[in-house]
Formats: sequence, structure tokens, C-alpha cells
Amino acid sequence: MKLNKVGKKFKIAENYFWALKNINLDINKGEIATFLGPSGSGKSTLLNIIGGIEKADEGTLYVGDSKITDFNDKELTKYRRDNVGFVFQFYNLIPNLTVEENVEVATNISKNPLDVKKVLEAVDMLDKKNKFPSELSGGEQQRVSIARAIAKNPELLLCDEPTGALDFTTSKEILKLIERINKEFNTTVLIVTHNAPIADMADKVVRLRSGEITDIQINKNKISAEGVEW
Ligand SMILES: Nc1ncnc2c1ncn2[C@@H]1O[C@H](COP(=O)(O)OP(=O)(O)OP(=O)(O)O)[C@@H](O)[C@H]1O
Repeated sequence: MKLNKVGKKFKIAENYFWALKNINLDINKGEIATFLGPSGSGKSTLLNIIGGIEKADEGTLYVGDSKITDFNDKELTKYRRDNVGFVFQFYNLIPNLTVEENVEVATNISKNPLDVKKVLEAVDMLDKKNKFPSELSGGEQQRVSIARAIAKNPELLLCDEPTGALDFTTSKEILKLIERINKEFNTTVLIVTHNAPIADMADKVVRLRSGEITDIQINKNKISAEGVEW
């Protein structure tokens, strides 16, 4: 993935405000990258542009050979559906569907899905496949949301504060799961987090401030999720 001079502005009253400015970034297939920075620095906006949820106002974004910044709405929808798995802080599961059905919703619309039961097994939720989200703990709900995201067999797994609502032990479980998916499927994983130690398990650490990248650190000696401590 390659971003070149990406910018994004929002209109506030009569003025424009640049939430992202001159973003230049390369992330290789199969890498884990984390995005750190204070609240409002543009982390989620950047993730949303990469995931095709929002459109850049300047610059180019390539994912593989596809120039995402040239896509129209229909092409963006297809890109999101086929290429991107999203994991959010608050899970966003559909409350009146079971665990299994929540994952099936994703596989039904994707072109190259994985087997739902295998994915539920991978996140250790197969025995709870008939439960509803309200019957699950936060960590379990997050495992289902990760199952839903990876069941599409996406090229990119985008995680916005995936452990933001979880305690330390459960967070670690989720990080280990994300790491395993990254290794097993060679999925490129981008993680937005306030939790700086998570950066230790990443290949690249991108720091943002006021909409600009201030630093890109390459971790030659990244540690496993098991070793992440806070
Ligand atoms: N739809 C929008 N309309 C107007 N301004 C927006 C919109 N989305 C984001 N912004 C603004 O853009 C800036 C970057 O927001 P963003 O959510 O990307 O930051 P962040 O680093 O993810 O913050 P946080 O850590 O609090 O989630 C903020 O000043 C925010 O208020």
C-alpha cells in the first residue's frame, strides 16, 4: 500500500480544516502497522481513507495495483466489501443475529470467503455460535467481530482501537489473535491505538500530530503480542 501526499479536509461552518496533510506512507503486504498520536491527530480519518470509508481530497492511495483514490462510489463499495475487514472498539455486531449469523452476513457478500465454522473455531467461538451478542463478554464480542472481519478473507485488516474497551488480559488475547491472523493469512494489519506498547508488536509505527506524520519507525526487532505489556 502506498500513500502519496494524501490530504483530507472537513468543512466547519464556512471554513475548511485539514484533518490530514501531506501523508506519505508505504506499508508492505503482510506487515503490521500501528498508528499512534493524540486525540484528533487524524488516526481514524487516515484508517477510514485507507479502508474506502472516506475519500481523500488530495494525493493518491494505491492498494496493490489499484488506485483507490480514482474509485467512484460503486468501486469503493466493492473495494470495501472484497478487500477490507474492519474491527472497531465497540464491536458493532448485529444484536438480533447469532454469532454465526453475524459472521455469515460478511461471507454472503464477499467474493472469496473463508468457511464460517473454521473462522469461528480460529477465534475460539465455535461453541458459542448460537449465542446472541448480548450474551457475550466484551472480549468474546470482539472475537466475533474479528471473525466477521477475517471471514471475508480480506487483504487488509483495519482495527480502530480494537482493545479500547477491554481489560489487559482480554486485550492481550485479542492482540494474539490479530497476530495469528496476520501470520496465517499474510493479511496486512493496521491498528489505530492510544495504547503505545501495542506498537512493539508492529513492523512499522506511524506517529501523527495535527494531521501530519511526525515519525515512521521501523521495528527490526518487533516482539510477539504475548510480550506486549502495559
Ligand atoms: N466528519 C467529520 N467532520 C468534521 N471534522 C471531522 C470529521 N471527522 C473527523 N474530524 C476532525 O478531524 C480531526 C481528526 O479526527 P480523527 O478522528 O481522525 O482523530 P483521531 O486521531 O482518530 O482521534 P481519536 O484518538 O480521538 O479517535 C479531528 O479534529 C476531528 O474533529
